[in-house]
Amino acid sequence: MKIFSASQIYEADKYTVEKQGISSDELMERAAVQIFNWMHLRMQGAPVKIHLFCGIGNNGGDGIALARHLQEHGYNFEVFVVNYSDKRSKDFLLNLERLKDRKVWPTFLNSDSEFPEIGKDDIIVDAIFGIGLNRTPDTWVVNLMQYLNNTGTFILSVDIPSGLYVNTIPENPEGVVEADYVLSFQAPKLVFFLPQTGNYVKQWEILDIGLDAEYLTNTKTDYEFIGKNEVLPIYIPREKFSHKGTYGHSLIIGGSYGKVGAVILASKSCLYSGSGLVTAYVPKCGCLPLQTSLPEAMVLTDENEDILSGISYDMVPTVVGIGMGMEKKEATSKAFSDFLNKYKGNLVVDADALNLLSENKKLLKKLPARSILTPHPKELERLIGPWKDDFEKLEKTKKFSEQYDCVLVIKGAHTIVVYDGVGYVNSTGNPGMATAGSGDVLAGMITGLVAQGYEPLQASVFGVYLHGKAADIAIEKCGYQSLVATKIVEHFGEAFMSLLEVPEMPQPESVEEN
Ligand SMILES: NC(=O)C1=CN([C@@H]2O[C@H](COP(=O)(O)OP(=O)(O)OC[C@H]3O[C@@H](n4cnc5c(N)ncnc54)[C@H](OP(=O)(O)O)[C@@H]3O)[C@@H](O)[C@H]2O)[C@H](O)CC1
Ligand SMILES: [K+]
Repeated sequence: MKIFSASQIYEADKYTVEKQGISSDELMERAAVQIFNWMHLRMQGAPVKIHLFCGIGNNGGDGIALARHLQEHGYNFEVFVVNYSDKRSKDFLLNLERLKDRKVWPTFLNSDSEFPEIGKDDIIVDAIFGIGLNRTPDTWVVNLMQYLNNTGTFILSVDIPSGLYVNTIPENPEGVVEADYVLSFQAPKLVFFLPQTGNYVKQWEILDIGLDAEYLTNTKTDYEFIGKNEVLPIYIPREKFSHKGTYGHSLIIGGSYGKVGAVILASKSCLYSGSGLVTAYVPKCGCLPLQTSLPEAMVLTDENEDILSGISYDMVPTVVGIGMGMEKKEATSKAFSDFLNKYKGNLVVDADALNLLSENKKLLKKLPARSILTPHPKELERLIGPWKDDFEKLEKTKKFSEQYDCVLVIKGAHTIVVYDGVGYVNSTGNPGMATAGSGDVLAGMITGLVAQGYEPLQASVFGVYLHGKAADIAIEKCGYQSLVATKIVEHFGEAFMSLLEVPEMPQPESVEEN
């Protein structure tokens, strides 16, 4: 699913209004009806008090139009206009008139107004600011937002939590509504997925307001949200007349005394994601544990007992995954540099190999084209330098990826794969994955997918999705705390199979648009 910028959404609006021959107010009406349907389906007429806080722009207009539908269906509600400016939008005013025609009189809140009483079990609809926010809200509006946040009442935000920008980070973290649920029109906003702003959005859902399909399809975006629909076309089914050679030979290079487990996890993950053959290259001390715990893998050993000191092998790998548990000893650093001088094939770089690249930036130029780098935030910072906020981090990552022609996997709650100027935001995964070895498993999985013929970008996007999906399936059985990396690998099979499941379609009740 594409993630549009604010200006693209405004353009889609304009295009839709022209092409469908409708007025902008009809688009607002679609938005309001969709929100009403969503609420009505869940509330079924329950007399819970609903407090609507509406700004004076089109986001506020959505809220005002929603109030009309709530009234028509006998809901218990009151409307507050957050009067932060005199520049009321045309469609806001139109809907305000329609509401007044029905004898509903909103309360206007200004800088000197007292805030209304709100019960814990009530519902707040937040339609104060939408995607049109373009400066820090006034102090009294920030105070109102804080007041709403502190009520502990369920907050339903229209389109975006008020106070969040679409393309930048809010200056004042207090001036943002903390939404329990966001109903976002047509497409999610990037800020829902970034570490600095994602916490304002507990849950979100997309409401289709029928923006022009041609515009949406043909417009190229800087970010995409990756769910099942996006990864299904990537999936390569197995062929009947195939053999293990068809699915590639992965070489996993890493390990040091006390950190052989990282290579075991990556190799196991690589096998479980479908690599035909896997060879692990480890210091001598790694041979026995690997052969014992993972009989499916072959093992090559370094001359050194405890660390990697020289990487030489007489096989031809389809792909190499390097760095897990490798440490950064001088001999290892030299071995890695020599390896990069010779190796020009598919490459996945993780953990200490990333740190070696950061310490010796000249090595970056030796990376084979379209290498995949899988840094966690600290490793990323060492590679690209510090950033002032999440947006700058993304821009710097894109630049780095272009400069060295590599795919960057920025690991996080919503891992983002960056390549060729586009960020692919993952939808799967959970906090249980913040556990030892989870990264080794991801690097192993991506390596295994490259071995099977997936292109580096596709392997990264697909691997990140499957890795998170496996963890999502696993926590259903073991909970967040007990999710260990091995459990993620053990659920790869179910993650692959979930791709082929057909979802049940919900049957929502709906009201007619008027
Ligand atoms: N296609 C869609 O998704 C549709 C979305 N709809 C809804 O429309 C809003 C966007 O509405 P818009 O009127 O553009 O913007 P807002 O409602 O967010 O803001 C209103 C105006 O407020 C001014 N502004 C901005 N920041 C501040 C501030 N800090 N303090 C005071 N005022 C501020 C700004 O105007 P200025 O001229 O003063 O700069 C805003 O324009 C979208 O989110 C959806 O909810 C449509 O209903 C249907 C189509
Ligand atoms: K809002």
